[in-house]
Amino acid sequence: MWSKGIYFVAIDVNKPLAEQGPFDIVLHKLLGEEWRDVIEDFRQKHPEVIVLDPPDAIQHLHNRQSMLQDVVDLNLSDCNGKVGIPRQLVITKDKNPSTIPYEVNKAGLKLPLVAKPLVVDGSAKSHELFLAYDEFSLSELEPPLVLQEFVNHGGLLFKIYIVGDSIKVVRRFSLPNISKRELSKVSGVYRFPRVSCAAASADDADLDPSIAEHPPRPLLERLAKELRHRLGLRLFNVDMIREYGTKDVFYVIDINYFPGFGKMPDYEHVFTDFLLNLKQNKCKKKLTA
Ligand SMILES: O=P(O)(O)O[C@@H]1[C@@H](OP(=O)(O)O)[C@H](OP(=O)(O)O)[C@H](O)[C@H](OP(=O)(O)O)[C@H]1OP(=O)(O)O
Ligand SMILES: Nc1ncnc2c1ncn2[C@@H]1O[C@H](COP(=O)(O)OP(=O)(O)O)[C@@H](O)[C@H]1O
Ligand SMILES: [Mg+2]
Ligand SMILES: [Mg+2]
Repeated sequence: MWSKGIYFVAIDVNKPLAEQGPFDIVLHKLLGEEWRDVIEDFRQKHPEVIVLDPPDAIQHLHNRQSMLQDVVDLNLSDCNGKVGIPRQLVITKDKNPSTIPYEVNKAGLKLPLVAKPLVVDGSAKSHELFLAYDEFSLSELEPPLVLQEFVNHGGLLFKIYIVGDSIKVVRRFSLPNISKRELSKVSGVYRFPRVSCAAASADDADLDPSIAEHPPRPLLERLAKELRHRLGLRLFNVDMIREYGTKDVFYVIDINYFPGFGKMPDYEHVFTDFLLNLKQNKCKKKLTA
């Protein structure tokens, strides 16, 4: 990155942040109270440094209920499509797992369901998901959980990468549709691995255009703008699916803070331009202040 005048320095978490650098921008993805305090303290004492992003805003994405709340609150009209979230139910830690079938029925959730650990903490376990074909088998799972209706989407997922103002979409293979026939024949809960990580990019495959067509650009731009603003974050990605058989009904199922941007096309340019712009804007603000 020398050619663009950017020099990346790895932070040593065992040394005070203020003694390292000086930094123009601090990028971070560590979790935990201790690190949060370090970053907050540094932000307050060094307003001249751009810290990406605020720990509290990042924390919001570490819970699968709160991460999707801002999507629920959005009202995207006139954007060539609709964006919502699948119907879901949170099963808290204090709930006895044997009451889950009752809770599912009471909430009127339709099978099959995806069961996801409520908390996302970067561990493999927090990405351990289950597909439930009947509500009784859900009693085998360990709360806290989010139970989400499985939405047929033709086995294809859109990863929408947001880096500041830039938006890039990548297609990935996902879970195949579940037919009514399959649902009536199968029961039980099935663990599935970290699909999005294992799945190859679907961009080069020969795909059905009605499934693979990218979400409309105006919709993505509004979604990205609103989420950037509401979440208060500049580096994240959104997993979005198109409801099978529709042209423009989309669901956001996951939002990840600072994901592996290496899988985003042209990431080197996008990322370096983003950093340079941040720095330039900060300098401009300083001059006009
Ligand atoms: O490891 P990668 O490059 O696949 O990136 C992970 C992301 O995968 P993706 O590229 O979006 O499919 C991954 O996204 P998913 O939750 O799998 O959709 C997470 O962002 C993950 O971070 P964490 O474990 O939640 O802290 C990301 O992990 P780290 O980048 O933190 O290792
Ligand atoms: N409601 C859903 N309907 C259909 N498929 C889903 C749903 N939720 C998750 N999936 C599938 O499971 C994968 C992992 O779920 P996700 O919520 O993205 O968790 P993670 O944070 O572990 O990536 C998704 O990429 C998608 O393939
Ligand atoms: Mg995901
Ligand atoms: Mg995720």
